[in-house]
Amino acid sequence: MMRELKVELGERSYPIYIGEGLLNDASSYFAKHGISAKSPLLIITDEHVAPHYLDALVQNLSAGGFQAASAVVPAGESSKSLQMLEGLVTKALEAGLDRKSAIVALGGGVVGDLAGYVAASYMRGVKFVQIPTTILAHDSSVGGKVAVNHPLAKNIIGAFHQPEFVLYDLKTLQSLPPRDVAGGLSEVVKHGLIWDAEFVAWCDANAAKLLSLDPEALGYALYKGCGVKANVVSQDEKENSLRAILNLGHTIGHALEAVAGYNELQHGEAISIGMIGSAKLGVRYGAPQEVYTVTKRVLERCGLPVVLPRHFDVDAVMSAMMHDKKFAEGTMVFIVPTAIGKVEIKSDVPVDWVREIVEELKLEVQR
Ligand SMILES: NC(=O)c1ccc[n+]([C@@H]2O[C@H](COP(=O)([O-])OP(=O)(O)OC[C@H]3O[C@@H](n4cnc5c(N)ncnc54)[C@H](O)[C@@H]3O)[C@@H](O)[C@H]2O)c1
Ligand SMILES: O=C(O)C(=O)C[C@@H](O)[C@H](O)[C@H](O)COP(=O)(O)O
Ligand SMILES: [Zn+2]
Repeated sequence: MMRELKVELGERSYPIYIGEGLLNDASSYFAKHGISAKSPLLIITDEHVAPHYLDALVQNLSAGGFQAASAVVPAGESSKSLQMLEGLVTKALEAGLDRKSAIVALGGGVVGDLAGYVAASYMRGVKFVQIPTTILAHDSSVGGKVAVNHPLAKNIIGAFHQPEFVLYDLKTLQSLPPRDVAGGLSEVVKHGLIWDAEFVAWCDANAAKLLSLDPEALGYALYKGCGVKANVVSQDEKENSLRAILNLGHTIGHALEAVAGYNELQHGEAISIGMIGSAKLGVRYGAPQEVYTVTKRVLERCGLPVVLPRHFDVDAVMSAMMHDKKFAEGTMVFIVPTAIGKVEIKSDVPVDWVREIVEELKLEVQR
């Protein structure tokens, strides 16, 4: 079954195609979306994804009349760096990419964010195609946030650059390692927690199926998650207001990733711990206790961490949080749940509350 969603952004609107085996037909999607066959493409992927899917994609595109060069980066968050960006621009120049060329991201969120930033900056912006291959990338491939990291702050060098289309072949998810399956479910659950209580209940009941990569459950969950994301982005592309809700759990989560040097906690894991922190904050602001208990239960069922490993230094986490992009005019801004499926954007969040919550996250019983 093929499902289709649309991100509605006027002349920058684009579809998200979700289905099994879509990569087998990649070149026809490229042709349908006006990607030039006269200018070379650059496929950016990573060392784990390339052995599974790169050759087949290059061959399919070549059979459809497209010339595609490729660049394979090391897997992992450390590839989201300015050094990697420079290397990829060199590759694009060597492969002869011009202003009509497109950059293609074949991979998870790391490849998507990195390739997207190459597309946004090469010759001041060329076309971009997202071919997500992780569960987490149902989030990162939609919405046009592209970036690389700075050692002090996550995603701090970036742009908004929307793709021409998103081609989500669910078959590619079958080769994901278990840790990345669980990691991706973090943002799936997030989309429920910010928007749709029924979907949270569904994730709670179907966590085991999702963890075992049941194709039907996955197809439904990713369609629902992409649907929430597309809806929010369509209303507020550049995060002037509503879009900030997609940042649930990220104020703490991004700080944890940076403090851990971008190599200990994966993004989804850090956001899971961050969402527990946000749930605790919600309860302090008066939300029912179930906001915390349900959030914790669903994330645990999805195989995600819900406590902060003991060696994290609270001062370092607090200082990394001050680089959060939502921090403005001297106040901390948090996305705070008021009920399951509902959040609000709170500014002036007391710093001592946040510190106490980070300390609590560390003290909880470690698995
Ligand atoms: N732009 C956005 O809106 C947005 C949204 C959410 C997350 N992100 C970013 O996404 C990144 C995390 O994404 P991620 O979790 O996909 O990480 P990732 O891209 O590092 O992928 C996770 C791991 O899975 C491997 N992999 C990918 N696809 C595979 C496949 N089909 N089979 C086997 N292995 C595969 C990768 O090589 C990597 O080792 C973070 O940098 C985060 O900041 C961005
Ligand atoms: O698309 C958004 O907006 C999000 O906040 C989605 C997040 O899951 C994602 O991690 C995003 O990259 C975070 O954005 P940032 O602006 O906080 O860096
Ligand atoms: Zn995220």
